Amino acid sequence: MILVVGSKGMLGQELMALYGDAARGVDVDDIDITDLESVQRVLLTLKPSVVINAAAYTDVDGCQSNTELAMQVNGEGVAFLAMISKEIGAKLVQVSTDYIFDGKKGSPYLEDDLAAPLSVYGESKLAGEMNTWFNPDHLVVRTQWLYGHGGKNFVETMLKLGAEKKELTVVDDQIGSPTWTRDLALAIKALLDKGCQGTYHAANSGFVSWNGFAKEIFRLAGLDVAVLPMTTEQLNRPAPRPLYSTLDCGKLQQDTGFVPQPWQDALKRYLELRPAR
Ligand SMILES: NC(=O)C1=CN([C@@H]2O[C@H](COP(=O)(O)OP(=O)(O)OC[C@H]3O[C@@H](n4cnc5c(N)ncnc54)[C@H](OP(=O)(O)O)[C@@H]3O)[C@@H](O)[C@H]2O)C=CC1
Ligand SMILES: Cc1cn([C@H]2C[C@H](O)[C@@H](COP(=O)(O)OP(=O)(O)O[C@H]3O[C@@H](C)C(=O)[C@@H](O)[C@H]3O)O2)c(=O)[nH]c1=O
Repeated sequence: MILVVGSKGMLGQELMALYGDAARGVDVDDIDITDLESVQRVLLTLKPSVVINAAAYTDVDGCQSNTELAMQVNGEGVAFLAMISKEIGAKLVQVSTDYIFDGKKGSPYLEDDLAAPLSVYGESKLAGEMNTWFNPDHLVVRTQWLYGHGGKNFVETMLKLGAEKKELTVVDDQIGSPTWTRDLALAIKALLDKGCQGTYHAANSGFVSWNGFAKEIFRLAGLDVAVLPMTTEQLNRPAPRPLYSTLDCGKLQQDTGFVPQPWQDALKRYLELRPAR
């Protein structure tokens, strides 16, 4: 049985839908990953063969002023999951982020590139990656710019703002690959099906700025909204973000045969399937 930790989160919901009866889901009401006893109780009772950790503290600006909580959830919590999953002979899948990189490389990041997080969120997620080593049977899957059904995300924010405003200002100097949670869930399944271990990058293909992403969202949704440019410096949010954090997904393709679709196709499909709100 596959245990999805953080099953009510955006990615967690998609993993539950993909795995159906083969999965069991737990979230904050059932498990607190920052509490070793809670992790022991759940894992020793359910005895899964695979633990996918989709639980995290994902508010990037919130992490910047709540360092301790960020390190507990995104760092220490993963150590507990790794130690106890090892004890029961289960594999651990940890989901990580492009924000472990500083975005200064200028070309897509490879799995072995040097991590240099700019933010507390990035630091805490890097600590989580390292803590997976407590279980040698682990997978770290780094992804970026996620959107999906049932989650707070950039696409939903834009659609909400676009219904209210005729003009928006969105940063045009951060470049990445918007990624649909459904495609990430499929990539994780492909990695598990092939018995892969270690670190992999998984994102939809191609890249764009947040500004360009917003324009495509409005074009596909048929909303007439002017999207004006602004710099990250002008936006001045609490947590620094990497400017160019595209992930090279060649290793995923080579080891599993899974080819992520272009971000534009994924977005189109997501909007077609999205229930009216
Ligand atoms: N969203 C994105 O753009 C990206 C996300 N990622 C990574 O992907 C993974 C999934 O992200 P996403 O689906 O957006 O996450 P969400 O924030 O949507 O979901 C995370 C879930 O974890 C739960 N949770 C928080 N703290 C704990 C805890 N102490 N114990 C148990 N559960 C807890 C949350 O509950 P509650 O809501 O009640 O706090 C929530 O249900 C994370 O590892 C994230 O870092 C990587 C790159 C991009
Ligand atoms: C709503 C809005 C956002 N923005 C900018 C702010 C930010 O740089 C960018 C995207 O906003 P978000 O708050 O979604 O960005 P952010 O929280 O930084 O998204 C990140 O989340 C974490 C969990 C990850 O792991 C990353 O891969 C990435 O997806 O758009 C505007 O410029 N104008 C706007 O009106």
